[in-house]
Amino acid sequence: MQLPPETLARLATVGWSDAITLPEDARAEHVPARVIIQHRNGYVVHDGAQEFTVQPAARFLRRSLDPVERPAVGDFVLLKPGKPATIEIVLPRHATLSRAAAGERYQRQLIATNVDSVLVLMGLDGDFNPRRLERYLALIQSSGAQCVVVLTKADQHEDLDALLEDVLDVLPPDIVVHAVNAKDPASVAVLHPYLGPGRTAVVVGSSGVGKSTLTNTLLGVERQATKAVREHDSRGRHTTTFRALIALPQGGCLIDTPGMRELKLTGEEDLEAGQFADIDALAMQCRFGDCAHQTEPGCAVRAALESGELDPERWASYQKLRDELQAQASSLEAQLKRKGEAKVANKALGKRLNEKYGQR
Ligand SMILES: Nc1nc2c(ncn2[C@@H]2O[C@H](COP(=O)(O)OP(=O)(O)OP(=O)(O)O)[C@@H](O)[C@H]2O)c(=O)[nH]1
Ligand SMILES: [Zn+2]
Repeated sequence: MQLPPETLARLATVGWSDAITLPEDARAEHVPARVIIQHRNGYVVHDGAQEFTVQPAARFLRRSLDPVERPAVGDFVLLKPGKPATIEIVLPRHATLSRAAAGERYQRQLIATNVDSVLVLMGLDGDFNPRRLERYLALIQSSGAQCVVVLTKADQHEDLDALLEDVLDVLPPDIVVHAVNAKDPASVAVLHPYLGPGRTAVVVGSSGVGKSTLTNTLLGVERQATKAVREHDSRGRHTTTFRALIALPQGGCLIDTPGMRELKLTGEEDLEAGQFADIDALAMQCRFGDCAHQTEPGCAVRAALESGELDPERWASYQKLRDELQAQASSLEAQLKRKGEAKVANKALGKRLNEKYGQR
């Protein structure tokens, strides 16, 4: 079975490409679409013209089924029409981003599928952290997606060439690195090759690194349009409004989900999700997303220590464990440190906070 050209053109705006093949059991009545949101008991798909809610076929709900075989964000699926329509077939994936599920050590959790490139954003400011970069790389390298390192805030860095050279030195040779000013359309044009028709990219990186700014510059719209709403979700940390799939003027699309943005590997995140979830919950209430719980104003951890809500011994053992994990520093970080790049990583927190919150 073949899809009509107009259907293919429509689907290209949600990332459909030649890499997607229809299985033999595809029928003419099937409606092809892409999964853009996964809910607890349903999915939202986009067919290139509109988005709508669908349900998975019963076989996807069987408990014996490996969760990896269930439809996931990014999947191209064939729907059986109905009210609501039903996902009958998940088309073969050409890339699979997954991570260890929090708490359950040996479970894999799908983050997204059929992603062509992962733009890993890291700021050339206080955000610069080679260790985090290495963890992102580890996660992406087994996925089938291309990893593209995007160093943002290049306009704010004086010694760019030296820094770039050192970054390139420690990265595997197949990793592309671009330094950009996320606010400048001419500067981010170097990323267009990853964003053409039929291509899907995701943008990951820590809060404040410039994900929204880059997205808006690519879209050619004012920051206002997506940033007007400062959403305080329960974690009180994220300022980005939820949009799952963004069709870009370059022809391709961005998948942008909270789960994607928070792409995390193992390490202290697991620690926080598990036995120290209470401490993590406290830290989420700190005024600043990257609070070090030392002298920052509005620190919920220190407040809890002072009020007795948090046991100082528990806090101490958490810190000890966290430090141990951090001590397993990657060779990448060690190498960069030797080159004196630690200076960049340790740049005054104050500067970062100013950049992030000063103008708001
Ligand atoms: N000078 C300069 N500023 C930038 C650049 N990229 C981002 N910024 C600024 O950094 C701040 C944070 O950028 P955002 O785009 O909101 O960061 P984000 O990654 O979307 O943050 P979250 O929504 O919290 O995840 C804003 O004030 C931007 O204007 C850059 O390349 N150069
Ligand atoms: Zn704090």
